Amino acid sequence: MLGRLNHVAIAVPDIAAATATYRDTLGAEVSQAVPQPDHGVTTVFINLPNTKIELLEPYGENSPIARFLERNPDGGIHHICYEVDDIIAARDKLIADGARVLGSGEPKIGAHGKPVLFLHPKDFCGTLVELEQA
Ligand SMILES: CC[C@H](C(=O)O)C(=O)SCCNC(=O)CCNC(=O)[C@H](O)C(C)(C)COP(=O)(O)OP(=O)(O)OC[C@H]1O[C@@H](n2cnc3c(N)ncnc32)[C@H](O)[C@@H]1OP(=O)(O)O
Ligand SMILES: [Co+2]
Repeated sequence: MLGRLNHVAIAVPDIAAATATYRDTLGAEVSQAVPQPDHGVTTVFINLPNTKIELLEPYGENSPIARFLERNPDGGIHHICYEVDDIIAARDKLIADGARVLGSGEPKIGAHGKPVLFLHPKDFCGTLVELEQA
């Protein structure tokens, strides 16, 4: 089922400061900040030779990462995103196996314009997993 590691996401309280740290201190190539109203976050992507880092800051009310940042005020690793060849087939197998798919269970379009789903962290070693259609 699992393909490439598409990105590792880090939730941060201040995405401009985090972007400057990656750009200026770590010399990384960083994208513009892009508000994602449908997901309640603003994203910045850091391109690496073998994958990406996704910086996330809460956007608007009821951001799904707000409580995570209350628990981790300096920020922290928030989720990992794997690519899958067929996100619907993957979802249906996971549900059949008893895993919890978050939200409505229907994929939403993510930051890369591809369908994405999220799996409950309690079912995957305490780690929030995102699946993205390859
Ligand atoms: C633009 C899209 C972009 C992309 O890549 O394309 C994105 O990645 S969007 C990213 C933001 N969106 C999401 O994260 C959607 C899925 N997430 C959620 O629905 C919530 O974050 C949820 C339900 C996983 C957790 O929400 P919340 O923290 O408010 O719930 P609880 O406080 O009830 O927590 C329940 C339980 O889970 C533990 N938890 C929460 N977040 C994480 C996490 N990131 N990693 C590991 N564990 C997590 C939390 O500590 C609670 O555990 P407990 O033992 O019960 O205290
Ligand atoms: Co993500």
